[in-house]
Amino acid sequence: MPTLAPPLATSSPAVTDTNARQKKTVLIALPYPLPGWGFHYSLPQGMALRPGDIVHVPLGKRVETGIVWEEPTHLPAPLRPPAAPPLNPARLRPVIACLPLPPLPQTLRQFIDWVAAYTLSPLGLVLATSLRAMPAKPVMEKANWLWQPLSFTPPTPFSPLANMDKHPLAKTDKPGPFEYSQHHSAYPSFTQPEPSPNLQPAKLSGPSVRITPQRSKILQCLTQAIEEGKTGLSTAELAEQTQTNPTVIKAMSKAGLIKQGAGPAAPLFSPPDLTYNVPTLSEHQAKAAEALSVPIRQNIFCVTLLEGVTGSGKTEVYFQAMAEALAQNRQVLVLLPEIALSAQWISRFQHRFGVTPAVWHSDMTPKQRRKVWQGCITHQAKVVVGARSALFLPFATLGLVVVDEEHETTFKQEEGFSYNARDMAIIRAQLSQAPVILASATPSLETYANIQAGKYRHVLLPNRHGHATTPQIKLLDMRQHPPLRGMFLSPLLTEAMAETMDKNQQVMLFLNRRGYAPLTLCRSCGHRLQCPHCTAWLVAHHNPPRLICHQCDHQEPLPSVCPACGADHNLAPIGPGIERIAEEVHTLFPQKRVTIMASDTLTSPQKTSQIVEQITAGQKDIIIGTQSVAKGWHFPHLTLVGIVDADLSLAGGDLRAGEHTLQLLHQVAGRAGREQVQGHVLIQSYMPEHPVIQALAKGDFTAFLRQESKIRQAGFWPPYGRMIALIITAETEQKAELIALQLAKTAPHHRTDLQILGPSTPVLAILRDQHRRRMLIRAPKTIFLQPIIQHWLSLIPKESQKHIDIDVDPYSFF
Ligand SMILES: Nc1ncnc2c1ncn2[C@@H]1O[C@H](COP(=O)(O)OP(=O)(O)OP(=O)(O)O)[C@@H](O)[C@H]1O
Ligand SMILES: [Zn+2]
Repeated sequence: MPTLAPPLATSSPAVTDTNARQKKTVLIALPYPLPGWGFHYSLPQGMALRPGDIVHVPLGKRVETGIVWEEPTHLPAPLRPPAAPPLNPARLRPVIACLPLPPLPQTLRQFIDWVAAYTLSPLGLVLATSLRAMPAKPVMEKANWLWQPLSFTPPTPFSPLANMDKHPLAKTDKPGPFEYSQHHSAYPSFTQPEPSPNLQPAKLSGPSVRITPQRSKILQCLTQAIEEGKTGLSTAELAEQTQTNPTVIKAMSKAGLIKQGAGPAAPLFSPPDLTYNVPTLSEHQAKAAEALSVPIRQNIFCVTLLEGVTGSGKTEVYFQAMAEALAQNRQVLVLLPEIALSAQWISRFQHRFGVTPAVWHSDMTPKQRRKVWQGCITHQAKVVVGARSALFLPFATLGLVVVDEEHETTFKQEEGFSYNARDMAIIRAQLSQAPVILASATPSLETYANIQAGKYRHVLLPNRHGHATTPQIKLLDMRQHPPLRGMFLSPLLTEAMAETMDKNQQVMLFLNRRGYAPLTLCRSCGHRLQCPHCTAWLVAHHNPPRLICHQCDHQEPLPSVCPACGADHNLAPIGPGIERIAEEVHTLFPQKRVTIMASDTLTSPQKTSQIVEQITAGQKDIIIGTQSVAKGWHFPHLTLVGIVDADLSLAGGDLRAGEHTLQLLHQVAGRAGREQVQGHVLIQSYMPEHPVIQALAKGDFTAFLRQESKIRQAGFWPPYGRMIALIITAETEQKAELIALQLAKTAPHHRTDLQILGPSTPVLAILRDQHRRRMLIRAPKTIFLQPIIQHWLSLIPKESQKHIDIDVDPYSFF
């Protein structure tokens, strides 16, 4: 086994001289969740390695792919991992080979260090996210077949690696990567592809071949192209330049006068055309675009919030900033909060830049992923748009990062290692010396606080684009205008819906709850249908009919008999989900065309675009949706938005409940009246005096943030303090209790500058059959909690440590 090697406190190059018989050692990071900061290996004589090189090393009996790593001395001292025990060079095993791939860029390696250290995750776990899509062999687009004169021989062999970094070991090393590759089918050597049989030039058919003037023109044209340094001309090019018919060209090939050979392979991604469709920006927009472009031209890191009311043209404005980065020949990364949004975003990008960007999300084939990965490292992918994990792509020259809808909670990843992609995007950009644009109509308090502190710049778009105005918002006090019995829509809302649809305009109803009813209750015995694996009610769905646990996705048929008392047909649905709202709407407006937008119906980007196209084309009258309808959609005929239950997410003790409710509802409201016709929003609430509902009605988001920031500042809550949650999960309640007790006993209670809360039993006491307990540790902003947590966890048994998940900057408290 290789020696575990967490880093030493001092800086060291990738390859170190050790005194033992001058054996050289090298630090290698492996994509597995192992403890420590990489493994040491010895370097075979004659092999030279650079940091970032991709290598094969032995691990146990297997051969693994790893990366030549450096000690993370660039990290702030409190985040640096503890020192490693001294290593014994005699026990080290040698690196097997260096692979013929460009090295992993330093900015990415340093980013991986950062994420691992900040989130207290194993380095290899974070690295694995980065390497998952690394192609085992370079992905190639098919070469173009070009016409060439018979005499032509290509000057250099065709190599798909031509665009990649020149590898120092390609010629010198023994066994060199290319030689090595011959023994391993995964790394074939690359030479000129064999022409396919039907493209082979015919044999010269003797002196009888006629050279007509047309044929002579073609030969001249090809010779000239070769003299100009081209590899040949395509049929279309040749036909156009010589004004001849393609059949003449084919006949010449048959007669053996010209041949076809491989030209350069097409690029993996076509470069965006910066001048393809440049919009005329309004004065405000132009000013904003210029403010965003200055740091891009200067290549300096800084964060700018692009705040603009919904429909103000934030996307158009940051497209302009992207064009600036592309003009500097640097790459752009755009993070979107949800894949569902990518379809509309991509078509806007195409409209502006004439090509499709590289796309990155969980719904891609392995081949598509490999292509994007390689496009990033070879700088062929100029623009990547994607979900959080796009942060871990190996950009060669990152020049701009855009985080659209920066306030979205979906940027916070909670599975695997938990990180906030917005925050990590800032680190990523900083390491690449690239500016960041955070775009939002409702910025997060985190971003607001950074602007107040003078750390971020602020660019504002105060108006909607063109003649569109912001929607008129009206509160419906449900105590005064209650719905009919068994219904959920106030008569005032349904009247407004009818009026809107009479004018051939569309209505959107928003309720952030999937399914038909969140709870099913037995009227005879009071039994509530609960998930057998979680502390959660089973949600009734009617389409298709079944009970679903929204926590663990457990499903079972809808019963007609109470499982507790056996009473027949006495189960009652309690409360509405969107399917129940759809049912009500169908009763009220049987002729109208209704569509549901929720994760149950927007199952793929294709399905999403289909629904979005129908809405945009005016083929739907009423759109009913969960939070999936809130984000960034632009539906030209939509003029009325009804919020079915504004109070829904205000309940529950979540620290950010108010902020998030306001952001979400403001986004939903922002879908109304985005073109000529004035938009209207009706908000149903049983507590219209609540500060969040008031702020929403007044549209004064900043006033709310100011107030909220005062409250959080006073209590040192984020973003004015730091917080880490420890989540204990165990198969039995006793075990969860035991570990909670161990944590409570060893907690750093002596530190008066910390606040330690718990252990407590969360609302979700059982999740997927695992019993849960939580602890929360808080500190002022000046204290890094990571080393404290690390020390704390080292005091409890190793076996218990495995049952603890660390959530740095938690968003969820359930
Ligand atoms: N300068 C412009 N020229 C032409 N069309 C524009 C311009 N600015 C904005 N638009 C159009 O106005 C609409 C709204 O713009 P956009 O979607 O960029 O706004 P946004 O601020 O990103 O909105 P939201 O926050 O609601 O997502 C879009 O259809 C966009 O194409
Ligand atoms: Zn469940």
